[in-house]
Amino acid sequence: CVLRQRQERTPLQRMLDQLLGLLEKKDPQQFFAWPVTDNIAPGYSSIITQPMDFSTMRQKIEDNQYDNLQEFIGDFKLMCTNAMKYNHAETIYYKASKKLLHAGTKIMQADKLGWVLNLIP
Ligand SMILES: CC(=O)c1cc(-c2ccccn2)c2ncccn12
Repeated sequence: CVLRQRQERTPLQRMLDQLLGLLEKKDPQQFFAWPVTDNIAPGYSSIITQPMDFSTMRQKIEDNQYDNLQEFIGDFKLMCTNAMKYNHAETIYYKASKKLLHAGTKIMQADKLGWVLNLIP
């Protein structure tokens, strides 16, 4: 087998890794940890055309698929808005996604990102 050369992680990857960890802590029930399946959410794949979850975001970081912070934030917002689209407002998933979106946006506000941006040499 071809030994996978351990890829050097870029400063952006290390920063996004840190951010992802902070965002995941805001989802203690792990509602957003894995892709939503049609089994647990009937008709999900026909209603949500661009699914997103934390495990997919982590894979995209590993595969260096984010060119900048804005693309990462875009996937985070997509994940939250998907949940607000599929789930009715009185469900725990809708409420959790709204709370997560607010908490995540606060963490990623530019002014608050000083410490994270300092990680980039
Ligand atoms: C995020 C989301 O929309 C979601 C996560 C879940 C979920 C996530 C983990 C364990 C159980 N359910 C879910 N279940 C039914 C309908 C929607 N969802």
